[in-house]
Amino acid sequence: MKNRGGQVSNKIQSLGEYVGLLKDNGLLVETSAEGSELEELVKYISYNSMDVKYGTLFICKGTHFTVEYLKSAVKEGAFAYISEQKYDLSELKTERHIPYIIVNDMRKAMAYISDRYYNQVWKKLNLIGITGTKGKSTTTYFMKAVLDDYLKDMKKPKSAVLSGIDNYDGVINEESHLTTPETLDLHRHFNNAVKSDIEYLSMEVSSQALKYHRTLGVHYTVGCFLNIGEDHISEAEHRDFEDYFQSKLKLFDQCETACVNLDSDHEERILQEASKCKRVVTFGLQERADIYGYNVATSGNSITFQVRSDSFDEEFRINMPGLFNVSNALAAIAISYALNIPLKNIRAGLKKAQVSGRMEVYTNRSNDLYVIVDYAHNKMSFESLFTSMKREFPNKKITIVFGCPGKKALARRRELGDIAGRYSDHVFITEEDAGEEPLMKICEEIAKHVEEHACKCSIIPDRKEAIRQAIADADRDTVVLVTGKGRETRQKRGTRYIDTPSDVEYVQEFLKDK
Ligand SMILES: CC(=O)N[C@H]1[C@@H](OP(=O)(O)OP(=O)(O)OC[C@H]2O[C@@H](n3ccc(=O)[nH]c3=O)[C@H](O)[C@@H]2O)O[C@H](CO)[C@@H](O)[C@@H]1O[C@H](C)C(=O)N[C@@H](C)C(=O)N[C@H](CCC(=O)O)C(=O)O
Ligand SMILES: Nc1ncnc2c1ncn2[C@@H]1O[C@H](COP(=O)(O)OP(=O)(O)OP(=O)(O)O)[C@@H](O)[C@H]1O
Repeated sequence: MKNRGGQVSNKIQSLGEYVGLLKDNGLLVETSAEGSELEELVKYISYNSMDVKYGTLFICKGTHFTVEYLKSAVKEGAFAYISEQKYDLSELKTERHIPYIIVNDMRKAMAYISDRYYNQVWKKLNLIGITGTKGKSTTTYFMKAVLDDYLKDMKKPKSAVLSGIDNYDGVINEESHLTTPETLDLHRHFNNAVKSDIEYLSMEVSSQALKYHRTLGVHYTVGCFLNIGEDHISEAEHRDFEDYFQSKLKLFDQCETACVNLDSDHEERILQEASKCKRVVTFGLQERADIYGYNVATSGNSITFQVRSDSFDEEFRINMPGLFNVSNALAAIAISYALNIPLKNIRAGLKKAQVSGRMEVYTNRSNDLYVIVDYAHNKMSFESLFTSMKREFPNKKITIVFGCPGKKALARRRELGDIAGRYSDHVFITEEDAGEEPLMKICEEIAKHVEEHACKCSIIPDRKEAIRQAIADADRDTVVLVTGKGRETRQKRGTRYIDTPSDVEYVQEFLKDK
């Protein structure tokens, strides 16, 4: 097991070293840098003109990039730039020539550059990479809870986490806005973690990150594949399911041990790809799994289940509803088993684990009205959430509040409308990151599919008002689900993100009146 910690020194490299690195990896097209320019030291690297200092090597990338960003970066101290094309900087009238490095694939180039800039500091960490259509955040936080229980016993710093909920690396503790950070940020997090003597880092690896090489070159001690279902298919994401699936399978090119869920769709193909790894640990509710879960039982908001492996046969408990969370817990047990984490820490960690904005249960003062704030927002999670609710609350009616995002995963409007209509008694359709599409148009598209079922359907565009009404209308025989945003505190309107209270805050406010 890795046990590194200690000081990290960013070795300062010359521009020539980066040119050589790009050339060696077949990415260099041409460069204007020559002679002493190649010896200039790269003191900082940035792809954001608002984050530039003297001696910065500036990266020009992105669909929204404009030459104005580069000009601004040069004014702030950037001394050279990397790009897929040359830019005309003549109007800047700089005293010195600004060398360019032209590459044929900026996204791959960024991964190599970031890796070199931070001296492959990730090698000092035990990295856990988790991918899948659903359950990435939950499993990542289950892992954090297990690792932190173990590290507490060892009197060592808590583990780091990079997730769609938060990023924590020992230095930075922030709400995150991407599932997997952009390349330079990713390596900066690794660097901060090592500087903070952190030994373990669990992170979500999105299909977008894999497709666009955000994690290229990084090697995971354990990589985990949770499941695969149709999602993220749109112009801005993946062109089809195959592209989405293949992107996710890339994880196995970069891990030592693979943990694979035998209950996933396409499990044979996943296993076949996983066989490239040195070791494969399987998990699932099937006896042939290395980590085999059975005897699942619910009691209140807790779930207990038995797990058998070649070295133990033990009962585990999670204190979160949602039967699908057993699969996430089995994933965490499989990863912990691969990492040789003691059983007592796995059990204790899972018992304590809570995941922000996922299956958070709130009740009124008299404890007879349940409102669950959850993050379900695609077909797989809606199906698992409703089937689980029907089993966990067999005699209750279901009210749900949700919406769909603009210009993303367009099939969700039909799929979620249909599933919600099928299982609910009342559906409230509302705002959920409509972005650049008209909100009412999205709501009406969802409503069309809800109304195919015998279910009440209300469109209330204001999310706060939709949650208020759903709770106000609910009687004691109803469970209210508020899904899709968890504890997020912003809404995408147009191209901007507007700060808002979270669903949890709304729910707590309106439950006071019940
Ligand atoms: C707006 C947009 O579509 N951005 C996507 C795009 O980023 P990009 O490299 O083209 O950059 P950009 O956003 O166009 O920005 C242009 C550049 O100008 C710079 N800039 C900007 C303003 C300024 O004043 N100065 C300046 O220098 C910015 O720093 C940036 O470098 O290409 C990237 C390829 O990796 C995408 O990740 C990224 O997705 C945005 C951020 C996004 O929200 N993507 C979603 C779909 C995503 O990645 N989601 C996954 C989870 C989904 C899953 O499970 O697959 C995730 O990992 O979060
Ligand atoms: N293993 C699972 N199978 C099916 N649904 C799940 C599973 N785990 C969680 N869910 C549902 O999906 C929602 C999101 O869970 P989580 O945030 O853990 O997944 P994620 O993969 O990180 O999602 P996203 O990519 O949207 O951030 C949960 O709130 C729950 O409704």
